Amino acid sequence: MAVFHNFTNLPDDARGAVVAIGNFDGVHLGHQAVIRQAGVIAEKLNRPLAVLTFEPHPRSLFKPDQPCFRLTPMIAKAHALKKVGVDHVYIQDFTLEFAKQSAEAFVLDTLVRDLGARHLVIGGDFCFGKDRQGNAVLLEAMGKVHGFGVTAATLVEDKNDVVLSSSRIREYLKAGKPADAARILGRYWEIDGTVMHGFKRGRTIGFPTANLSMENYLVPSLGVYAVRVAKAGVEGFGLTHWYNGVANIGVRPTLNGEGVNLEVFIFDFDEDIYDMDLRVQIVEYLRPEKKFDGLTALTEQIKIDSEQARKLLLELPDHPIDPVVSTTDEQQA
Ligand SMILES: Cc1cc2nc3c(=O)[nH]c(=O)nc-3n(C[C@H](O)[C@H](O)[C@H](O)COP(=O)(O)O)c2cc1C
Ligand SMILES: Nc1ncnc2c1ncn2[C@@H]1O[C@H](COP(=O)(O)OP(=O)(O)O)[C@@H](O)[C@H]1O
Repeated sequence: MAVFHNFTNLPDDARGAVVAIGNFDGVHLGHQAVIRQAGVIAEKLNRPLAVLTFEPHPRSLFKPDQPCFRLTPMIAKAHALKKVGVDHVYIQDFTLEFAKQSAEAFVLDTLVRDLGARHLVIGGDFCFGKDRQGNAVLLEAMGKVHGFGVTAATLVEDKNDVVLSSSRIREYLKAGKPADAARILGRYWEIDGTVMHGFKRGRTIGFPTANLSMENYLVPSLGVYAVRVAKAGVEGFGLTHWYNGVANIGVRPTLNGEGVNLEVFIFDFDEDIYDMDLRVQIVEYLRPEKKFDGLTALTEQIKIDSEQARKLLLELPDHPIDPVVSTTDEQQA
């Protein structure tokens, strides 16, 4: 899969794709359905399958003061898109200048001139351009003139007719319901990060914890989670061994910590993993973060947390996620 940040001079084989357009934060089952639909068209037309996405996320440009809400920072999003079979990812730098372009200018300059898009696929409610004037109707009219096709994909709903959305996943994670979030994502929510040095107190209480920054992620309900952990290898995270563990996501009030970190104790594991890249899957929520009366009380509680997480993870079935929609339910293009 190739990633393009600048597409004014794209090589010929990266042009003329079937392009799914959207923010796709989380690459959840609804996004995957839209992209798969684009994939079916790409196959029919014998063209590459591409995704056009915007960075930073438009919401963070328009509301810079709000806390991070991302489910997948760009690299994690690219990993997930690759898994869905995307050939090219076009990342449009989302600046104020770009945002104030008219919808027509975006179609002409970016989609037609730069990408030479053959066919566009958008979620049915997708709007774009200054004052959100661009939509499927405008694209269809312009496509007739400029020679591209347009498909407005139907939004995927769960069994209760509720549309799958990144916001719903965020709400579940903020409410301490990672299993419900996973059922919309189609996988556990994952935090990727590089192991940082902390204050080296974990090892003194028998629970060394690998510390990851949460700065590029939505902050979920602060507390303790049963997790699975993989080390990045040459194949990315694809073929690595998954370890079970227990993690605290929080500010460590007992030790007057600052800033939200994820700190994971990996079971039956004793390696120096500083500076390594880890992926942590958030499996289940165990309890809220608390301020304890000192390290002894904290240590006693971590023992209990560890036992609870071990038991829960050992009992986890092989295919623990029962997705809210079946991936074969998708409508055909
Ligand atoms: C399972 C688990 C649960 C934890 N729960 C809390 C907690 O509720 N409150 C708290 O202040 N620290 C808690 N911690 C401690 C911190 O997350 C961190 O591990 C500790 O401050 C060690 O810091 P260090 O990495 O800087 O040495 C927990 C740690 C683990 C592994
Ligand atoms: N079972 C384990 N789980 C997590 N980290 C471990 C484990 N065993 C060894 N380590 C190592 O110990 C480090 C954490 O020790 P800790 O005393 O908590 O220091 P720090 O405050 O720097 O995180 C990890 O970054 C990792 O390199």
